[in-house]
Amino acid sequence: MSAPIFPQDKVLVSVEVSLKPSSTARIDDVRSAVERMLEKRSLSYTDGPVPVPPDDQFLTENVQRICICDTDEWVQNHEILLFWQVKPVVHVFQLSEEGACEDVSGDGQPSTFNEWILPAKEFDGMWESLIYESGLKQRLLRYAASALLFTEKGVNPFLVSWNRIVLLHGPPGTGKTSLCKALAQKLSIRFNSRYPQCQLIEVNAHSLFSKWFSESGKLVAKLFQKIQEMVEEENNLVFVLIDEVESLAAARKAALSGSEPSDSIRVVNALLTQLDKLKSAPNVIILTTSNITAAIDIAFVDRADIKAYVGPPTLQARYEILRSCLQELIRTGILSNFEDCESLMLPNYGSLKEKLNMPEVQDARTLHMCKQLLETAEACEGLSGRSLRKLPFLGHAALASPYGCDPSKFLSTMIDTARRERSELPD
Ligand SMILES: Nc1ncnc2c1ncn2[C@@H]1O[C@H](COP(=O)(O)OP(=O)(O)OP(=O)(O)O)[C@@H](O)[C@H]1O
Repeated sequence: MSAPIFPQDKVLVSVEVSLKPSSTARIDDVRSAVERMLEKRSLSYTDGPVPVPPDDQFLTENVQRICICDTDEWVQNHEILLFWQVKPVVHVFQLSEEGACEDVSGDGQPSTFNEWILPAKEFDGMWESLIYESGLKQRLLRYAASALLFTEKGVNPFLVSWNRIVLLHGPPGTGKTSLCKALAQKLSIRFNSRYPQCQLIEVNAHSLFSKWFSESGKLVAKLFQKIQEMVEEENNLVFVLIDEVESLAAARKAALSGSEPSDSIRVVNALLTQLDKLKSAPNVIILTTSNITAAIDIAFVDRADIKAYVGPPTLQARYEILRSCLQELIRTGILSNFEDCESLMLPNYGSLKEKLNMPEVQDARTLHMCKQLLETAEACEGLSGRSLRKLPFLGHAALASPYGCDPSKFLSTMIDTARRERSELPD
């Protein structure tokens, strides 16, 4: 989709406004102030921060950060969205600093779930840090947003059917769990005027099959009673995350074949029944992940509307992941050896081609680093996103001197490290 020309077709662009932890300002007041501020300025809309105007006392006192998000959905071929093409949709929120609240049973059993109040400080920036191609993140966001809208408008499920189960499947380390958490965080921000409270419950499926099988049934009951209570409050939006759902199917199969205690089948069945019940609540989104790419034999996953394959990073994604790592090491001063090193900005993959085609107009040092970065990204084919994010650390540990390293020298080491890591991959 390209940017519209007519005013009635203005594109809606999300502007996220994070309040300072100390702020007690009313959300509505901040939203109006930001809207006024944006109206006054002839901004071009690209993803990234908008500086808080220093002469606006109300905003400087209350606002931590203003950020334009997810314009990539509208922008192709480096087009730029200009202010008159855009209707900003301002979302104001305050991050919860409470941290994960574990369920502590106190009797030595592993906890069955973790709980966060969203939007949580831990997940801040996670969505942006996950890099995929072909609009995967946008697709997930739109699916979930449509599902919530259908519910809110009371669409009759007998006439139009939809559900709120998301399944992300793909190889290990491709960011599925992180993507679920980041999606929950994003939706909690986007829907905060409808649902002022929001929680994420991460169910630890493995712990439900602990050796205290006799206890497991009770654990499931306790967990779902808690979730049910949250859901009954209609201003609450509740996300339930179940990682590696295939472990449920495996446990059931093992129980049927007699190699596991029959208690485990009861636990799986209890869990599935509870999930089925929960599904009918309008304010719940169930997020599941699986490392198995083939069909998963679980009834409720079968019914998931929102299924997405999350694959290993492509060359472009690998370049972008490594670029963000490098920029972070430059920001923190771990890589530096020349003046202005902190202000060094490596071009993104989109503008890289152009730059490589016009070498004469480029700064020679930046150009050389881009080529090295691209070479590293090429050398990383087959590595997961998780391994890629570790690579700079391994590369750094392999350096002769850990201080003030030259970025270009560092990249040479990274290429070697990438090749070594790749050679250690199982076939
Ligand atoms: N596409 C990606 N872009 C950026 N970072 C990524 C990407 N894929 C993975 N990562 C990094 O790898 C980390 C681990 O990902 P996560 O644990 O969410 O993966 P997973 O697919 O759920 O893995 P597993 O199934 O093995 O638990 C993420 O926190 C992130 O830093």
